[in-house]
Amino acid sequence: MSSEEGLSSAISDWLFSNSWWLLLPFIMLLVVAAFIVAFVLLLYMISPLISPKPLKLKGAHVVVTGGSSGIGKCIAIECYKQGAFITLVARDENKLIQAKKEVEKFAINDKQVVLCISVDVSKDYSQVESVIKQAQEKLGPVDMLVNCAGMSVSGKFEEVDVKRFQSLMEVNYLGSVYPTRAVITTMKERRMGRVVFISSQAGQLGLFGYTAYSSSKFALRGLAEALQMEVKPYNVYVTVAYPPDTDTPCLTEENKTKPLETKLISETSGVCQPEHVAKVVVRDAVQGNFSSSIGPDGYMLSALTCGMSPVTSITEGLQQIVTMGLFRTIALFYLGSFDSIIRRCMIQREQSKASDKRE
Ligand SMILES: NC(=O)C1=CN([C@@H]2O[C@H](COP(=O)(O)OP(=O)(O)OC[C@H]3O[C@@H](n4cnc5c(N)ncnc54)[C@H](OP(=O)(O)O)[C@@H]3O)[C@@H](O)[C@H]2O)C=CC1
Ligand SMILES: CCCCCCCCCCCCCCCC(=O)[C@@H](N)CO
Repeated sequence: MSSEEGLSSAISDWLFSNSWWLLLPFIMLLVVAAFIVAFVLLLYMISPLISPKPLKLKGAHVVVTGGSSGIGKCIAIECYKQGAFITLVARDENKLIQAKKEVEKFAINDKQVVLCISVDVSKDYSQVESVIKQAQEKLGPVDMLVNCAGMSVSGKFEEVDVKRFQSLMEVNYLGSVYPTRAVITTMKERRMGRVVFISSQAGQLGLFGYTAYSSSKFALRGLAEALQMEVKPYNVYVTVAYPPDTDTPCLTEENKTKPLETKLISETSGVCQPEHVAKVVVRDAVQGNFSSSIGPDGYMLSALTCGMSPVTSITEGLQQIVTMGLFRTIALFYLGSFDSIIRRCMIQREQSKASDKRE
């Protein structure tokens, strides 16, 4: 027997005669625990690096597209109440003038100004760029841009006019790209700024009746994530807001033709007041949070769909880690209930069709 063989048989004797390997699961558990502790410590260490400094709204120039109505108007008012200078952007001049008067009621000092610009944000980039330039000449560089101009179309996929898919993409997606493109260079140069995109809960989950709308709102998330990665080193922060149904002229109009299924599913997370949505969005944008959600369903949806989106606080990251599995479990129940809503609506429709035929 060579000395080599002796050594290996000694090792194998030791391995099999001792029951040290029974400890293996515990050792592995310890290693995993050590990793978790190290990871949490690391996150804590870098947390000051990832929490941006809040933006001061007093004296800041805030541009709100879609600022003449609904959520946009309330966002303008919320910023104005905190001392900002406002540029309202929308198409209809009369609505703009009316909104300007409403916003001005909330002045906190006599220097504040509300400027109105009539332009279609979705058509011609050079036009959008030139009006933003005009606004910057009058009120200074834009500190915060809120992309709120948008519209909704609902209906079953095959019933929505194909042209509507294009127009929704133009208004909701390109209408956010153009103003952002017009302000981002200056923001990067000044090493400060906030860009807000108003998506929707329907931009976090695809919903019956929203094939055209949901996709245009999902697009904003992709844009926001990519842009945030580019501009973070320049101290510019991007926020995507995901409001539920909100009591605005847009919702009233939408409800006239919305499929019953869409209505019933949307009711899950209730109807919000635009003033409340505005408060939450402005707070999150000022803090530089990437996601802005409203209500318990909004909170769960954002944690569940966080994917590879950036975190802006250690608590946000830890909450996502801890809640993900639980929220997915809850989501399965929601999905089950949506399926049953859709099935019930279908059966009801077929029954009423059959009874119509009989008559
Ligand atoms: N209400 C809701 O339930 C929810 C709404 N949202 C989103 O919030 C945003 C605002 O909605 P809401 O306040 O309800 O809608 P409103 O219809 O009340 O307001 C829309 C605003 O956008 C402007 N606008 C529309 N199209 C254009 C355009 N092409 N160029 C410039 N301005 C335009 C409108 O003015 P004008 O027509 O004069 O141009 C108006 O000021 C939308 O993006 C919507 O998708 C998200 C979740 C829920
Ligand atoms: C853990 C999982 C929780 C799941 C909760 C699911 C709740 C779904 C509600 C979807 C509501 C969509 C509202 C769209 C509003 C909108 O954008 C239009 N009104 C625009 O006009």
